Amino acid sequence: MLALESATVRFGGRTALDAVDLQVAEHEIVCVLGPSGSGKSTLLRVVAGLQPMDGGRVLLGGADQAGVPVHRRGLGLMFQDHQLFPHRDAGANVAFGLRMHGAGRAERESGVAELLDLVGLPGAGRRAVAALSGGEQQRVALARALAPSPKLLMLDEPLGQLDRSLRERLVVELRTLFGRLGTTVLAVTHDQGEAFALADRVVVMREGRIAQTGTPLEVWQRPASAFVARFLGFDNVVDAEVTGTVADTVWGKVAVAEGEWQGPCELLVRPAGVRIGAPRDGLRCTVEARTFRGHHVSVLLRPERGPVLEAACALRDTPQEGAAVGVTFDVAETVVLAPAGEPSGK
Ligand SMILES: Nc1ncnc2c1ncn2[C@@H]1O[C@H](COP(=O)(O)OP(=O)(O)OP(=O)(O)O)[C@@H](O)[C@H]1O
Repeated sequence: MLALESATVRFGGRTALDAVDLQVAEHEIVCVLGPSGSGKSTLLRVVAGLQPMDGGRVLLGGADQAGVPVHRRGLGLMFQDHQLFPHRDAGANVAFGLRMHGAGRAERESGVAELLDLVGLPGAGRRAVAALSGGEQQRVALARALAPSPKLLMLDEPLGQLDRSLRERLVVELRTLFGRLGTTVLAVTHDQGEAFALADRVVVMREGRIAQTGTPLEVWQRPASAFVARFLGFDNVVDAEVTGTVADTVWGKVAVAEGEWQGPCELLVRPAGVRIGAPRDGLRCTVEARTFRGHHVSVLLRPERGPVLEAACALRDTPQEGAAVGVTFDVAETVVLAPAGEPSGK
């Protein structure tokens, strides 16, 4: 459906997109994630035709889009800088999306009602945009973007302004809706929870390049680098030297799975794999802090040597602050992070 080939954009001396290759298949939902300034919005703008490229190609359905203006690309856009018309009602905003598609008046009226139903706002056509809640406005914006039955729907921080509980609910609704309609989606977000809940595939960007791409589960289970691991919020990363199934680290020897990358690298131990036991068992640590996280308690441990460690504990197993404990590591939760540019062992 969509292919970017070596897409490159420079702003002065800065390379915002550095020869990016990306494909989105029909009916696929792809979420682009990354820290601020990593090039996410630039990528979306290039596909939309809002940002000229310094090199590379954008193909939609196999057709090169060079010289094709934004309104002729058959895209649905829900961008932060394409907000709703505040002085028109919800229906008129959605009708705008249909008019862009060349629909006649009668077709527009039935289309508006249908689209508002679809996004969970039945009968809201006459409501003033200014009188709608943030979540309702997002739904109207979505209905407007879906109105022309776009080949590809592009979303920029679709739920960015909303509070967490509403976002969590809407993201599930969106995924269901896109699945039902068979919509192909390219979305950009800096919220990994949102991306992981919405996407069939996530693309993690770093400084204008793709750092990793895979299903949410693949990326979560096997971050490709320390950058991706840290971006996902995993901070238990340490230098290591792997020989066979043992990683030598400042925390001691840590078991790793067979077939991992060998030699100097970094090692991630997910908090769920940090086992807390009696002080004489394993690496000696002191409990520095405990944070209640709902389903578990996050325990911050200061080891006798090396960087701090986070452990995820069940409520009833949580040690007291200041307690001396011993730590061992669960091989199922360790991930060898091969050096940049090297394929990981697995
Ligand atoms: N119009 C512009 N002129 C100059 N530099 C720009 C312009 N647009 C983006 N940049 C630069 O290009 C880089 C990538 O920007 P981009 O907006 O694509 O990042 P982003 O990942 O979307 O960030 P954010 O999450 O903060 O929106 C940044 O270094 C940014 O400063």
